[in-house]
Amino acid sequence: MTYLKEIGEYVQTTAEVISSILDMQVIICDTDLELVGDSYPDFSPKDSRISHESILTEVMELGKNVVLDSNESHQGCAKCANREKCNVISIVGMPIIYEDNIIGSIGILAESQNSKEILLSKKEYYMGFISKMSDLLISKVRERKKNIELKILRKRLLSIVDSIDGALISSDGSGHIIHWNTNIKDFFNISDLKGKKIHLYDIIQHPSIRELVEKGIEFKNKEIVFNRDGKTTYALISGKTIDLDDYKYGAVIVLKKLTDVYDEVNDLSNNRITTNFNQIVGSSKQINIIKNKAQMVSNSKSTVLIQGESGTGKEVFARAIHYTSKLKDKPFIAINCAAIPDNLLESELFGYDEGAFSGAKKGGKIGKFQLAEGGTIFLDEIGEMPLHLQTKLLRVLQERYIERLGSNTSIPINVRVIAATNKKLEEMILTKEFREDLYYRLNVIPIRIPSLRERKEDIPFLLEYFLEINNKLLGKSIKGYTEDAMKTLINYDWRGNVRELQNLVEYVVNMAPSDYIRKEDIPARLLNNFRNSDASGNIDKNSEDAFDINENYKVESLDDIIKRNIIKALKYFGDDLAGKEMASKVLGISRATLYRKIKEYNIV
Ligand SMILES: Nc1ncnc2c1ncn2[C@@H]1O[C@H](COP(=O)(O)OP(=O)(O)OP(=O)(O)O)[C@@H](O)[C@H]1O
Repeated sequence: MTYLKEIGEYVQTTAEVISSILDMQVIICDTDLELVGDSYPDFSPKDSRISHESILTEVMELGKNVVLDSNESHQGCAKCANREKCNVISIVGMPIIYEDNIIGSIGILAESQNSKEILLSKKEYYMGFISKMSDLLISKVRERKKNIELKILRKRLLSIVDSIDGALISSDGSGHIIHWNTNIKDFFNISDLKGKKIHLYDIIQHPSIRELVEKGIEFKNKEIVFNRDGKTTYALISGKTIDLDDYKYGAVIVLKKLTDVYDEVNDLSNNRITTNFNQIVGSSKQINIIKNKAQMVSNSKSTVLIQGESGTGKEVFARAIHYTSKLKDKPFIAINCAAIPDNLLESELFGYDEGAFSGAKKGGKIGKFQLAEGGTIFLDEIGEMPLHLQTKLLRVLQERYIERLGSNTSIPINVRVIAATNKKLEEMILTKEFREDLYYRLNVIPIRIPSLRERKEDIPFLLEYFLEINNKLLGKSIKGYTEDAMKTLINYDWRGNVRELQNLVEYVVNMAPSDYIRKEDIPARLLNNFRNSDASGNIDKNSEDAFDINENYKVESLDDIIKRNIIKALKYFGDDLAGKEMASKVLGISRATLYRKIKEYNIV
């Protein structure tokens, strides 16, 4: 479609107007050589084309005015097939130029000697006049192009508006709703808005809306509650003004369901390490029994308490339970109760409102329970939870409501709880370190993961499994373990369980020089059974390389002894995460206590 054809009717009228003013015939053709406008009375644009040799074609080719003062002298006329029927004896032709492009040409035709004389004698005047008419055509083309651009822009905006995740409403400057996207059906009945003059205040009751409409104060992510058909929806709401040259033309409101926000956070965070039971390596009777049990309860909403030594795979089991359950597309949120200082744990779990305490973030913070909405919260190292929080957690589990710090609004929660600990909670109940009622509330489905020492037949499988992973990860192609190496590793006591084994394999794959991992590739501390214990756990007091727990102490203060031993353990195992983990094991204290002591004694 050429520019002139797009405004075809206007071109035809222009041709007729020029003709009636000048009292000459006028034709206007486009770059397809089609006549788009023609002042001849029986003009029909469908079957009219000008020839390639015509004057108006020449006008377009040259891009300048052409005057034909005699049809005798013109080559095109001589060749023209229409020559016999044509009465035109003189033409003044002008190109139509739009943004440096020739888009057509206008011709004034004289068919009698008299007209020819008038045309030629006044050709400057005629050209000036046609030039003005040509400008009109161009402005029409421009206008039409702008309209099309506006239409495309509008379409584009509508598609963007419809493709955003949240619900969007826009209003005019006085706050009356003029547009919305389909997502608003999550909050309002669309039929309530259609064809009616509705104000933002009528459907969103939040003080920020008034401030936005009346004062132009924008806001972001304020919490709001909607109640519709007996259902409560929690949402985040943001508002922006639409202004131009200091004048407010309206506002845009975006609403997002809190549950969608949580899902997004969950998707974006690294939490979606999906795990299934096939990824839990081991075929011992003990591991099979608990795998079956965990699989059976995965779809139940009941609380699970996973107990087992550190590194046995409690978190792996918790993930497998979640990701094989109906909740698998919902969040799995893990929180390590030992890794967060006591004073922050409550706000991490339940969130806080703006101004809840000094240092609280503007706008408050959502807690892990709310982030886990619809899914699973994994409370790792629950044995480290301070008593006052145990009381709060018990209430939350019983009432299924949370209250944020600094707020007295109850927020309902629908979250499955899986707790884990390497502590003997039953003993902690006796020493009053763990609430008995909370223990029973958590221990609805108990799962105890046996240590690696109790399922030695799993060790070869785990060794092979981690070898394969590390070969890939480190670009190695180690084929396996020599018999000697395998025997040593099976007989080792693996106090750090699967985690320790995993780290050991990574180490030996890095260091092994040959195709097979040999006994001599295994670190000396392991060969000497560095914990001075044999496979049955007996202490070897003569071991040279052993961690010294049998030293003859001079009289030292208790603090000094503790500090010295922590430094010694960290030196021995390293002060990275795995080292600290091992150090805490050997020292017989929890990781959290170790961290606390490191801080207390200023050990760097
Ligand atoms: N049966 C298993 N198969 C494969 N990998 C395992 C298995 N058990 C544990 N792991 C791996 O061992 C490491 C430790 O597991 P996990 O963190 O689940 O232990 P945990 O008992 O929760 O430890 P902690 O008490 O220290 O929190 C992880 O990298 C995990 O992937």
